[in-house]
Amino acid sequence: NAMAMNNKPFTVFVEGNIGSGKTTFLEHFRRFEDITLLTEPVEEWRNLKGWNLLDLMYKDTAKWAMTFQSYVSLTMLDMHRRPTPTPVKLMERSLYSARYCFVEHMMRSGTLHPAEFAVLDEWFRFIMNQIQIDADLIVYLKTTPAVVYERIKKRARSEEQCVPLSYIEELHKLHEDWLVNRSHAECPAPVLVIDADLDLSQITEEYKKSEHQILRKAVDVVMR
Ligand SMILES: Cc1cc2cn([C@H]3C[C@H](O)[C@@H](CO)O3)c(=O)nc2[nH]1
Repeated sequence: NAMAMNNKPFTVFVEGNIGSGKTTFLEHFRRFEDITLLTEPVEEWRNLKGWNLLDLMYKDTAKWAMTFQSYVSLTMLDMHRRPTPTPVKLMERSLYSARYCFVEHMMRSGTLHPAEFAVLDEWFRFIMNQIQIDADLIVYLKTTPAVVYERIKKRARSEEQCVPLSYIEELHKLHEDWLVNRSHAECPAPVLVIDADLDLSQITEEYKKSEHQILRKAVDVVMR
């Protein structure tokens, strides 16, 4: 099949703020056997040899941001590099959102020391130069900070309960800069914006719209 020729799957990054419904969106595609789903390895961040790095990071961000973000980047790189047996690969977040949203925020807010930021940025640049990590499409689950803030409270993931609305607002602005204002030329993939403020009952229609776009584009790429 076409995969054998260029053995690079049609790669989609699913991006969005905390609580924007990325996992729910990915699960919507579980039924397609031609799509490999790679959800965010949060469980690895919650238990690395017994250490809950996510909890440590939220409890003392200045002390643990570097450790946490460098491990997140390692797990994301592992996902980017994972061989994909299907023509389409959907990934939850990416090394781009790691660098442009989370690491960027931690640098601007001073919870990452400039020297720590410089090291993380060198790793990011090295990886981008050495390894072709590109998306064919980015699906941006666009939300309003107040909406996802309520969802985070409802979801009640223990480590996130002390996340302030201001953090969510900052992350929102950084996602908008990257995916709407296109402030980073290094990641030129087209962006499909989904209104992810919609609640679960209405959002399936939105997902169906993206399903059509993803599968149609995927067919184009695979049949190329
Ligand atoms: C790429 C990337 C994902 C990611 C998630 N997180 C946090 C936000 C959520 O509380 C949790 C799961 O997404 O991890 C982070 O601090 N830094 C990150 N970087």
